[in-house]
Amino acid sequence: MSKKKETVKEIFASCCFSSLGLDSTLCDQLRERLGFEAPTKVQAQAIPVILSGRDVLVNAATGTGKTVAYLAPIINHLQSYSPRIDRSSGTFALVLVPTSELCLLVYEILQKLLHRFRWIVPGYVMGGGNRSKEKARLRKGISILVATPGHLLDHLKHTSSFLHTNLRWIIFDEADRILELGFGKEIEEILDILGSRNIASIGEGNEVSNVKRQNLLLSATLNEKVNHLTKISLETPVLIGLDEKKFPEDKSNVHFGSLESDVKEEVEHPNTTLSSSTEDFMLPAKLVQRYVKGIS
Ligand SMILES: Nc1ncnc2c1ncn2[C@@H]1O[C@H](COP(=O)(O)OP(=O)(O)OP(=O)(O)O)[C@@H](O)[C@H]1O
Repeated sequence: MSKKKETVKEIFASCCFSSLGLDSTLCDQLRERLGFEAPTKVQAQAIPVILSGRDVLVNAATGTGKTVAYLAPIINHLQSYSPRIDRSSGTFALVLVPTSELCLLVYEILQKLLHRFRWIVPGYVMGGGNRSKEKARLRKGISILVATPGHLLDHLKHTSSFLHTNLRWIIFDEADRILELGFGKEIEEILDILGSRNIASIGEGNEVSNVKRQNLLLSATLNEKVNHLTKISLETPVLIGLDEKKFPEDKSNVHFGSLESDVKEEVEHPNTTLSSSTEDFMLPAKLVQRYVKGIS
C-alpha cells in the first residue's frame, strides 16, 4: 500500500458523517463549506457519544479533527430545537480556547457550518478584541460563544446583559494549553460563576424544562493539571482516543460492559495510572472509563 493511502487509512474512518447520527443539512455543510467528505477516526468515535449527552474527554494528537468532533454534535442539537432558538435565548454553548488565534479559527469553522442555520449565532470574545463591541454583541445574544478564559471571565463579571442561563455545553478545547498558559484559576472561577449543572432550558412550546449541562474536554496531552480539570468539570466521562495498549495488561479486575454499537468496552479504573505518551496521568478515583473502539 502507498504511504499516502496508509496515512489516509490511519486518519479517516470508513463511514460517513450521516451514519454518525448527524442531520443531513449539517452533513451537506461539512462537505460543501469545509470539504469534509468522511469523518476522521476521532470524529467517528466522538460524535455519537457527544450526541448521546455524555461528558467526554478526548485525548488525541493535534490535527486529528477534534474541532468538528465537538462542534458538529452541538450544532446538530441546536438546529433541532423546536421552536427555533434565537438571539434572545442567549448562549447555549461556550467553547473555551487558549489563544486568540484558535478563537478565530474555531469561529471561522462555526460560521461555515452555520451557513444554513442562520438562527444559530456564533460569536467570540478574546484578547485584542474591542471590549465595547464585544459587550454589544453579547447583549444582542450569541448562541455559540468561543472565548479565551480571561476575557470570558471579565464579561461574566462585568457584562450584566450577557445571558447564559440556557448554557448547555462547556467545551475546553486544547485544555492542556489553556492550563499551560496559566488559566487554571480563571477556569475555576468561570466554573464557579456558571454554577449548577442542572440548567433551566426552553423546551418545545417554550416551556422551561431542566436539562443537564454537558461538558467536553479535549486535550492532546494528559497531565496532572488536565486531570484536575477533568475532576472538577466532567461527570463520569467517556474517554475517547486512549489506545487500548495504554490500559493495564491485566484486565481481570476491570468490568466490561457494552454500550451502543461503537462504544465497545466499559472499564472501571479507580486510580489507574496510564502511561501516556506525554506524562503520567492519574485518573480520578471512581472515574468510569468507556473505551471507544476505533472504527477503521
Ligand atoms: N473530516 C475531515 N476531513 C478532512 N479534513 C479534516 C477533517 N476534519 C478535520 N480536518 C482538517 O484537519 C485539520 C486539523 O483539524 P483540527 O484543527 O480540528 O484538529 P485538532 O485535533 O483540533 O487539532 P488541534 O489540537 O491543533 O486543535 C484542519 O485543517 C481541518 O480542516
